[in-house]
This record gives sequence, C-alpha cells and structure tokens, in this order.
Amino acid sequence: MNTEILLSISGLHKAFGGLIAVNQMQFDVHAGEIVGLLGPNGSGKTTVMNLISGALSPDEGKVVIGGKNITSLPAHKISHSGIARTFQLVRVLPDLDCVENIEAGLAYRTNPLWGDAAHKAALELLDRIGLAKQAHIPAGDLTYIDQKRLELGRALALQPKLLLLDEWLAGLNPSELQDGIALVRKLKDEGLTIIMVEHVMDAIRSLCDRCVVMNAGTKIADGTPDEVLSDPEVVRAYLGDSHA
Ligand SMILES: Nc1ncnc2c1ncn2[C@@H]1O[C@H](COP(=O)(O)OP(=O)(O)OP(=O)(O)O)[C@@H](O)[C@H]1O
Repeated sequence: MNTEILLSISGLHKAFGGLIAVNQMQFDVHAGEIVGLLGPNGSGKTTVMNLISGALSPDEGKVVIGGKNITSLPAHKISHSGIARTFQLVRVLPDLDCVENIEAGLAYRTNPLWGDAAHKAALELLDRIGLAKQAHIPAGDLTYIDQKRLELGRALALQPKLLLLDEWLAGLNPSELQDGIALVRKLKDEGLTIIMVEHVMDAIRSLCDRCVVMNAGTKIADGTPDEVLSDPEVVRAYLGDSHA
C-alpha cells in the first residue's frame, strides 16, 4: 500500500441542534486507496462527506488534504483543492446533452477548458466512463445507470485527487452493478483515491481496501472489509444485539 496520507480527518464534530451527527471522527486515507464509509442509516456517513466536501462546516476538528488544511473552506475552494463528489440523488442537467453536461464541469475546474478544447476533453471523458455512444443524448433521457455515469463524469471533469461517492452503486440491477463496480475499479487502477459510502456488500467486499464503520456519529471499526464485517460491534450496530 502507498503510505502517503492524502486525506486526514481528526476530531471532527457536528451537531444539528441537540443531535450529535458526527462525534470525534478521525481517519486517514492513503493515496490510491478505496475506503468504504459504512454504518447503519442515520449513523452520520453523509454528514462526514458533507464536512469533507465543504457542504457543511464542522463545529470542531480538522480536514486536511495533501497537507493543506481545508476545514470550513467554501465548497468551490475545496473542489479546487482536489476533492469532487457525487450525490445520493443524482444531479445532472437534464435538458443538456452529455457533452454539454461534462463541458459545464470542465468550465469550473482550476484550469478551466472552453470551446474546442472542452469539447474534445468532454468526448474523451465520456469514452472513459462508457458513455461515448450517448454523447448527444439529453441527460434527462438517459437510463438510471447512465445518469449515474454522467454524474461521475462531471465529478471527474474537476480532475480530483480524491473522489467521494455517496451510494453511487445504490439502485442498480445486478448486471448494472457489475458494470458500476468495474468502472470504480478502473478509476482506482488509474490512480484515483476514493471514499465511498455504500450499503451494497458485494461492492464493498470487491472494491474497498479498507472500511471505516460509524454508529451514532462515532467510529466503531477501521480495517479490511473482512475484518470489519466480522467485528461483533459492527454486526450489533447493523442487526441488533441478538445477532452479535
Ligand atoms: N441538515 C440536517 N439537519 C438536521 N439533522 C440532520 C441534518 N443532516 C443530517 N441530520 C441528522 O444527522 C444524523 C446523521 O445523518 P446522515 O445523513 O449523516 O446519516 P447517514 O449515515 O448518511 O444515513 P443514511 O445511510 O440513511 O444516508 C441523522 O440523525 C440525521 O437525521
């Protein structure tokens, strides 16, 4: 494993009124790793993603990427620091075709591309994510998995070092799931570092180098998929005491 730490989270804390959603979270992500962020519904996973991507500011704690402290920076500055994300509910521009959707992403990155250069880069990116044939179809007319691919493409257009996938594989049928897993694996092979919030166990076992498990805002396990999924505390968090 590459020992370079790309992302480091420490002492992260976030409350919504009286509810502590994230409580003293800390973990590191090494360059080139896929880390699964797991936990039962409501355990705080999406809030952690929002704190990393700048959609929310923590009450306490630090988020550092590549040695740079990005805690509480606005989301656009964080994206320029090399972090891009997808959302649980797909966000594409439905009336624009796939090329135009990617071009919109290319215009917002640190070294923006416009005109012919953007068009060429958008076609290359669509090819990379398996959407070359759909280049001129409006995003709103794509199948669900293709909309997910396109949203991923918009994130990749930002040339991230770290990609945050929030349940990107949810809702896919079994053959789409295999295609989705293959695409994430290809991105890892290209050198991308990924944090994925995921409930699909097949995907977690086949993709994740390491998993961080949360329950009620707190980290309860950190290890390989096999280690954490057989940890009695994790089993208890997901299934209740009678199964542990
Ligand atoms: N903006 C908000 N305002 C108030 N409470 C919130 C807000 N966002 C999240 N919460 C609460 O914080 C807790 C953690 O939510 P979060 O969405 O991070 O969990 P999660 O692990 O991602 O859940 P799921 O797997 O269901 O997506 C939940 O109790 C949720 O209701």
